Amino acid sequence: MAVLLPPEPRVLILFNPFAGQAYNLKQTLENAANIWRSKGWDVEVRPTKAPGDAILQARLAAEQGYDIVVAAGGDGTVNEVVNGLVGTRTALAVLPIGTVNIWARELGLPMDLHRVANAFLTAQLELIDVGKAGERFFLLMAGIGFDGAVTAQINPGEKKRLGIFAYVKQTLQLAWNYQGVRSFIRIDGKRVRGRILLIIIGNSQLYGGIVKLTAHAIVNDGFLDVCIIKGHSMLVAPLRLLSVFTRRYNRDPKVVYYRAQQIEIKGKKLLPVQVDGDYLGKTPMNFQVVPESLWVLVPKTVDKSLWKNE
Ligand SMILES: Nc1ncnc2c1ncn2[C@@H]1O[C@H](COP(=O)(O)OP(=O)(O)OP(=O)(O)O)[C@@H](O)[C@H]1O
Repeated sequence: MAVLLPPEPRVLILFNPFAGQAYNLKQTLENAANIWRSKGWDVEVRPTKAPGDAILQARLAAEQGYDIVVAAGGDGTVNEVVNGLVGTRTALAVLPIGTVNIWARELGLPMDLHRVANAFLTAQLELIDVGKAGERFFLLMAGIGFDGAVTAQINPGEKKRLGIFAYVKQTLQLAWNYQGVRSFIRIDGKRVRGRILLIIIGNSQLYGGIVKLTAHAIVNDGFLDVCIIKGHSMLVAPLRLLSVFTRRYNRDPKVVYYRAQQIEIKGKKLLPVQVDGDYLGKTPMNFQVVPESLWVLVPKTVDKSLWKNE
């Protein structure tokens, strides 16, 4: 159920100076903050000092009673802020200055910071689920297998230079030799068999900022959506992806789709795992939904298919 913002909220903007577009957009970010200040919002801008710092700063802000913490960065910064805010009353917002900015796109926000700041002036607060991979919370998705391998090998310098094309390049390089792996998977207690190329566990719908791999995901339904692509070789993945894009989940025997609360993945071969676009580690790992655990600021124009009807 949507809740109105307090009239003059106390806001902390955590600015990641190493996010993809931070250098170019620093002044624009200040201008966006001024739009909020001009409406009486109490806004403070603070840079992050190192990877992981946004988790600590967001947690402290929640303890100090801030109404909103804004992740001014990409999805890595959003993920850190989420990890500081889960289970608190403080809400997450975003000013997209990263490379891909999936959460901002998922909310239907423009990529122009002035327009984002204006959209948030009339936004509402919503309570949503998050996912948990091992001990790490995630907002968007966890990717296991091929997807995790691509993320593990992304070079930060190359990501800065090439943007999203760094992922395209790495995907093409790895796809030639990547083989599906027999793994032990339990989804809400049910065993799933076969050779696994890729598993996406989605709390939300968008993948990579452009496609929907977990197209039926709802952010406040108490479940995670799981899309599994099976097979021997990534070279046939385009066929599988065609099934995903045309939503022929479960009609293509190599593309299976579940809605679940608990997912367990283990096996002889360890699979790389990414969460919200950043490499996390390797299986064995358990994944679970943490229902209604994060307040988020949501513009009025958001895609209604992300929410369950109340
Ligand atoms: N002060 C800092 N110094 C170095 N790295 C930092 C600092 N603050 C944050 N980081 C790290 O920068 C990394 C990249 O940030 P982020 O994901 O926000 O931007 P991006 O990679 O450009 O965007 P996207 O994830 O949308 O592609 C994160 O993993 C984060 O931990």
